[in-house]
Amino acid sequence: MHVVVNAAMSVDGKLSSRRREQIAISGPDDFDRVDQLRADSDAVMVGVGTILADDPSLTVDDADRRAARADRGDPENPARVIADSRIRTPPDATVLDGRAQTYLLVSEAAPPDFIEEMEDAGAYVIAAGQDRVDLTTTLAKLEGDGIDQLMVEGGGELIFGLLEEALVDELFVYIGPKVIGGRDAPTLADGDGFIEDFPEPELAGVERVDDGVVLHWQF
Ligand SMILES: NC(=O)C1=CN([C@@H]2O[C@H](COP(=O)(O)OP(=O)(O)OC[C@H]3O[C@@H](n4cnc5c(N)ncnc54)[C@H](OP(=O)(O)O)[C@@H]3O)[C@@H](O)[C@H]2O)C=CC1
Ligand SMILES: Nc1nc(O)c(N)c(N[C@@H]2O[C@H](COP(=O)(O)O)[C@@H](O)[C@H]2O)n1
Repeated sequence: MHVVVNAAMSVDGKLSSRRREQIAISGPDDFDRVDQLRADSDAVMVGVGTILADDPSLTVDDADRRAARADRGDPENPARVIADSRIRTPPDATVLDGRAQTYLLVSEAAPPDFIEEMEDAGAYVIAAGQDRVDLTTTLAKLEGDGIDQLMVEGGGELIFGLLEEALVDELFVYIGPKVIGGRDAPTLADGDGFIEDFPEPELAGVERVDDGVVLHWQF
């Protein structure tokens, strides 16, 4: 499986404010670049923190891109993948609207009645990990289901979890013209953070987009 992370951050490295509400950091051209990345992927993944904060659709906006996917025999939209250890995803979340296949990655601690509720809502549940989703095992299971190209859109907790398990191949970061600040605002990689053996990706590209810049890193 090839894992590509994409996120937009402020000048000072924040994905959102301390209120953890969705903030448009990207401009129109960057959102269009992200839409193409989604269209090129078999699945788009976020953590449950992003589901609760943003209630995203994670679908492809552009009709021509959806048609191109259908022409090559793929579903119009990539699958959606949520890392959600104990099932905090609300049953009326937009990712359960049936517009794409939705996988819920859960841990062994997920309550069985919540699993049943999610399955009734149309989700395909994959369980691994005692208290928290075992990302290595669940991503291998997704690969077994035909997901070769996985795009991850955040947030910072999930991105750190993937970096910690050396599961990230590429990272695109849009840095937009905003300063958000705040010690409790989410950053690109949160979690516990590294104290040694810091991942050291190679810079593969720099491109000016809208009023900011996209950095492309390879691991
Ligand atoms: N600017 C941008 O590009 C983006 C911004 N955002 C913003 O980021 C914020 C949300 O980010 P954040 O709070 O970090 O949430 P995340 O979306 O990263 O979700 C984190 C949650 O995922 C669950 N999870 C399950 N397994 C794992 C694992 N192995 N490793 C890590 N996490 C795991 C955990 O919850 P549990 O233990 O319950 O399973 C964890 O709390 C919002 O403000 C949103 O608007 C989000 C995406 C992109
Ligand atoms: N690329 C990008 N730029 C920003 O400025 C953002 N705030 C985000 N957020 C991500 O996009 C998701 C919204 O998806 P839908 O349009 O609802 O499908 C959101 O959940 C974040 O992952 N991304």
